[in-house]
Amino acid sequence: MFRIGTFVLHLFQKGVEAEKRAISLLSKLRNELQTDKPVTPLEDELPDAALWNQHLDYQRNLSNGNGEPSWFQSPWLYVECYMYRRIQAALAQNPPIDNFDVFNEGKVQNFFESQEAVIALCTYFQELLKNIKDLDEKQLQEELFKLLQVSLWGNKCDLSFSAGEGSSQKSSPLLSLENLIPYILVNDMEKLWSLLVNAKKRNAEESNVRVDIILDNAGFELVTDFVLADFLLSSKLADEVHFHGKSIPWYVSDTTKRDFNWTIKQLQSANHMWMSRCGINWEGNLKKGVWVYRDHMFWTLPHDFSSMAEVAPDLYADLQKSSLLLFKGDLNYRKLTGDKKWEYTVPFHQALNKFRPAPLCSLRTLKSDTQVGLKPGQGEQIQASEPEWMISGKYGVVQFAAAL
Ligand SMILES: O=P(O)(O)OC[C@@]1(O)O[C@H](CO)[C@@H](O)[C@@H]1O
Ligand SMILES: [Mn+2]
Repeated sequence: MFRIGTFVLHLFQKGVEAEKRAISLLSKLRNELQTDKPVTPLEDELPDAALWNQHLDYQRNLSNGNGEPSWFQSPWLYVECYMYRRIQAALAQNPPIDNFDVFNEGKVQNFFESQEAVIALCTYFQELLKNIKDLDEKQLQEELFKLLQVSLWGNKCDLSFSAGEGSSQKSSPLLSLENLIPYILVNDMEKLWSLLVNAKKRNAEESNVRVDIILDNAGFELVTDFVLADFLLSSKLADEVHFHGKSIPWYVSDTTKRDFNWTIKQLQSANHMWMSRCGINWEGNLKKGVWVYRDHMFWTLPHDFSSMAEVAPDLYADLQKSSLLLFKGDLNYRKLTGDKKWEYTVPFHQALNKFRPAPLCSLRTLKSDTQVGLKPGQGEQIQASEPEWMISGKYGVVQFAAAL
């Protein structure tokens, strides 16, 4: 008894010490950020540290003698990613809290606050599954378009954007789709449909049609991605879905492996028939290997995707095996386009800067000031009446680019 007591006390003390160390590293970080200090090399032993430090050298060369890269001077994408990586460093160096996800609470809350919308979506989907075999092509196309839009608007529910406030989905996502159509600035859903139908015909007997979803946020958005992925399999438009998540907590609400598994478990054990049916099916998909979860450190590096072939050739080669890559969310869009201030009318493929391992499509609500592929005058016209259009999350794109 005495021994157990001493052991518990020892563990508790270790935990308190680790917490203190983490808090002190985090306040150091806050101070550096607030006072525009130079970006410093990472000193931890995490596997990506060397790549980050190489990238710091690259940023130094970019600044071309105009001082050290620093919080207010360097590109936003770079320092923002660096901040999340430093948060990770503060925890990862401090067992027993090295696996602690500082954003977990917010993600869990978002999921529970979206309960009603999750129920509405799972119920709709299970009803759809009952007669999916009898749907003709036109009807299948309509359902695909609906679920693509649900997944697109699911991207409004992101915690880094709303500073953790009010980012859940309260009502049925299906009811408002019609009214939201005018807010889809680029709508390439028809192209996705023809790609999938043709891939299916081509691959009827031989190889697999694989769709990859490069995930964004946990919570309601993740459930919309699961439903879309299930539809792709159940409609036989695809044979396999590969999900790509983040290997460390990222941009507050991004999906990690733990969020991914937790969400499926929550659905499974929910006290609602259709929610739990979804959870059970999805767990089954993972067991059968028709759903695959992957993470790769590249997704949490500051690099834009045009450098993937060089920085993470293994990931690039893996994505080349896919028939279609669906990139969810705003941060992925920024990385697809290099986060540059492009003219609105620049073609998407140009902004991708040769990043096209496979046909790809971005499903993104606009929360940052990068947008390409618009019609002449389209951006300017919205700008005139809604100065916040690029950062409000009110507009979205379903933007497609064929493979090279
Ligand atoms: O990728 P997501 O979840 O759609 O959005 C991430 C985001 O909220 O984070 C950044 C602000 O910190 C912006 O790029 C973007 O608006
Ligand atoms: Mn996100």
